[in-house]
Amino acid sequence: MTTNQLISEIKKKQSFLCIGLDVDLNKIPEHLLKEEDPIFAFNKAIIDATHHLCVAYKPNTAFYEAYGLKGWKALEKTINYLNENHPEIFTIADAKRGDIGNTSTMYAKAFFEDLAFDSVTVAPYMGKDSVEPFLAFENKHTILLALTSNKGAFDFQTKTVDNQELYKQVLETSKTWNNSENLMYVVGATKAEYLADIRQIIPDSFLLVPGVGAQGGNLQDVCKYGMNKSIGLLINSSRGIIYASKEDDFAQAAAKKAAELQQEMKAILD
Ligand SMILES: O=C(O)c1cc(=O)[nH]c(=O)n1[C@@H]1O[C@H](COP(=O)(O)O)[C@@H](O)[C@H]1O
Repeated sequence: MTTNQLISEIKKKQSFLCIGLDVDLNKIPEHLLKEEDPIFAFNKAIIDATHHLCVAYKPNTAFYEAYGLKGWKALEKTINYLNENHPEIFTIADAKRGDIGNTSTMYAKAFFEDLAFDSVTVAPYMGKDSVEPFLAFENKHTILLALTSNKGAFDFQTKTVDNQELYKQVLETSKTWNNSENLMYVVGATKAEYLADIRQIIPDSFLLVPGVGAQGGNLQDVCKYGMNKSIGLLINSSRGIIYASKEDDFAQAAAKKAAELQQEMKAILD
């Protein structure tokens, strides 16, 4: 999917919501555990109830890898279901990969070719040659961790190296890489006050912003400092939406939570 297609979908739906499909079998309604594939059954119900309210879905691969082969099959069924039924929706494999070049190429093939996701999250720690293999894929997007939502972000990312915070160096340097137009960046919603500085360095890039909902990030602040002329934001909520209820009405409850965020977004876009 191109960035322009994503922007037009945002405008059409009046939403820049990304729903995180972080499926934990301990948290899903008990009746689904009798299904042949409880993870996919849960995702399908959530997608069917929420697809008109969001522009992206983000399965975090950890929640699938944790269940071995069954989990990976559920991930494959989920991305196939999305691509077949909702090709206009942007898909993010939240896998936080990155390795020496030839290994990164295989990660990129796994998520862009085998599983046909539109994007994958990548860690910048190993530098240019670990990220460029992902950037080489046309119309696919590499979402680089810049300033993450967790406390540990302050361990390295905000430390000053050569008179500049490390996360700013990640932003500046990555702009010079081959095919950098395929880059997006992760900035945690819990770090909204940093977004004004971030926008000075990357005014046009899309940002994936997790941390609204369960982690306490604030949507209004994120938009105030982070929105650009093409909106430029994908705001993710996972637990706050998908686990709104553990009862039979779980999908409707998720849709209600998603609709609340979408309405807030619509008001901001108006
Ligand atoms: O890359 C991410 O998506 C990510 C980066 C970050 O800085 N913080 C963060 O929470 N995430 C992911 O975003 C999702 C947040 O989930 P909730 O806190 O349940 O909304 C999880 O899948 C996290 O792994």
